[in-house]
Amino acid sequence: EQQEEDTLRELRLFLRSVNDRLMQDRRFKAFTKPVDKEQVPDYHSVVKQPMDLSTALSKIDQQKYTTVREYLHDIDLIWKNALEYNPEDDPYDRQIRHRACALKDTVHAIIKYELEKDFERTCEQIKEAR
Ligand SMILES: CC(=O)c1nc(NC(=O)[C@H]2CNCCN2)sc1-c1cc(O)cc(O)c1
Repeated sequence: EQQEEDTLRELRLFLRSVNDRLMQDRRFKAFTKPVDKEQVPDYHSVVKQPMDLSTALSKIDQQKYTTVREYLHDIDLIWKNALEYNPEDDPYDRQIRHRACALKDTVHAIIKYELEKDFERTCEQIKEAR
C-alpha cells in the first residue's frame, strides 16, 4: 500500500545516491559500462554474470531492487568479476584488481555508515510479503 511505495521510493533515492557517487569516481571508470564483446572478446567466456554501474542504475529505475542487499549483490558481482578476469601478475591486472578492491570497500563503507538498520529491515519485510 502507500506506506510500502513510500519506503521503496526512499530506497531508490538512496541507491541512486550511492550509485552516482561510484560512477563519478575516476578509479571506477572501467566499471561504469558493460564490457564490450568486440573490445574484450574472451570476457564472456570467463565471466558468467557480467554487471556494471550503468546496468545497476537501470535496474534501480526499473524498480528491480526491493532491498539494499539485492543492489549490493550486483555491485559485488562487478568487483568479483574484475578479480576473476584479471588474476595475472601483469601491471594492468594489478591496477584493475586494486580498483576492484577500492570499489568493494567504498560501497560497503557507504552502506555501513549511511543505511539505517531498521530501514533495510522494513525493505526485507516488504520483499518477504510479496
Ligand atoms: C572491466 C575489466 O575487468 C577489464 N579487464 C581488463 N583486463 C585486461 O585487459 C587484461 C587481462 N589480462 C591480461 C592483460 N589485459 S580490460 C577491462 C575493461 C576496461 C574498460 O575500461 C572497459 C572494458 O569494457 C573492459
